[in-house]
Amino acid sequence: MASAATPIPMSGRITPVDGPVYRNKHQANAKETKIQAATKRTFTFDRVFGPDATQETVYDDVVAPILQEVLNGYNCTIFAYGQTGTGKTYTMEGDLDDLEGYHAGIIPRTLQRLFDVLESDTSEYSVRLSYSELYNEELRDLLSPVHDDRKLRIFEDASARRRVVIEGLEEVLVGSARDGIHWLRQGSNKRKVAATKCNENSSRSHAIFSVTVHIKEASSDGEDLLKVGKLNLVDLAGSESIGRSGAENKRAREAGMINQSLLTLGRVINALVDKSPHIPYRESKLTRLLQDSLGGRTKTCIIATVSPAKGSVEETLSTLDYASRAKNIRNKPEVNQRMTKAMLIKEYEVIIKQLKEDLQLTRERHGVYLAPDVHQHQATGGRTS
Ligand SMILES: Nc1ncnc2c1ncn2[C@@H]1O[C@H](COP(=O)(O)OP(=O)(O)OP(=O)(O)O)[C@@H](O)[C@H]1O
Repeated sequence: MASAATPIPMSGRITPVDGPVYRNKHQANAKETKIQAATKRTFTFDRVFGPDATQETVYDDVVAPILQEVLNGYNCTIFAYGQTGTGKTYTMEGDLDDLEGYHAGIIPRTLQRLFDVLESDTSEYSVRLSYSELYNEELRDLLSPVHDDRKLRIFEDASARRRVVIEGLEEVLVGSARDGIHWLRQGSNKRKVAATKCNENSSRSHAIFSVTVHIKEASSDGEDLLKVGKLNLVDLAGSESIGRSGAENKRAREAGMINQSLLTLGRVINALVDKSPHIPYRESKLTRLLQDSLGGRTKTCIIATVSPAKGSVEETLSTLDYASRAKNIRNKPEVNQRMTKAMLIKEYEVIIKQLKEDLQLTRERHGVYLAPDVHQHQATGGRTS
């Protein structure tokens, strides 16, 4: 069922910092919907979280309603956007050691709440996770059981909706929030190792953590139906190399630091807001992957993170400008069609066939050795952890 065009809810979060800050200016107002920047420009958001706002408050106000929509069968996306060091990863992940602790971020809280809800219900369900990283326009699987740096290919499926699919992306089946955190940690470690190898840091890469939930429902004619909802949690790269207008910073480009995906994201936002006839989704992998989240059928919300530090004023204004524009995007959320078991099996058959063909091709071309368990996993299209 299609719903009316709805704006993208936008929240601002001000990170606590040490040192000189704009004490009474660059901060949330009493109603907590405005940020007044040092230049006296005021930016209005759906919600603003000041430096003292807790992870729990951010979860309750922004994420809990979105998780409910996932359970209702919608695809939803939450982006964290902002300059390096302003708390994107803190907001998304936070402390992973204590799932219900003070510093636990969106992902651990979401997993915890999701399993609490699913377990208190009598329906059958399954939860699958995927975790990928986009760096320098190359997409890597952070949960792949194969120890290589395989680049993943993105393509559009043959269905009428032309959904964007990542070929061979690992989806692990998880049975609890702790299990989910285990995989998140594993993926995040892989991300860090790769970043060190490239002499880079995580601020240059985008991380996409996705949770897909299938819940069994009985229909009136007795056939089992599956309700499907998906939540994408996106920790974007640091935005400092992108200028206020969304134009790239020349020095950053010369230093090879420019982030094509972030730049295109800005152009896509501008084109959507200006209702341009052409939206340049295809110009970067990030915008291809998240096409449906921007101007599409997904329920999306954005958290823009900023610093109140005096030295960051340019970047802060840039983030606030960017976020104010994105607030004008209209999505048309649509609930996912319920699937029959037969439809789901057919979908998996297609995936297994594709994986077997890939494996065969790889063997013929390179004669790659795969450990028996990995071989078995791939040959059966094993989707379990
Ligand atoms: N609201 C907050 N409360 C406490 N600590 C915070 C908060 N926001 C950020 N921090 C801390 O500030 C530091 C930088 O935050 P974080 O790594 O999340 O930034 P980031 O925006 O993800 O940076 P990058 O783009 O480089 O990945 C971390 O040590 C984090 O724990």
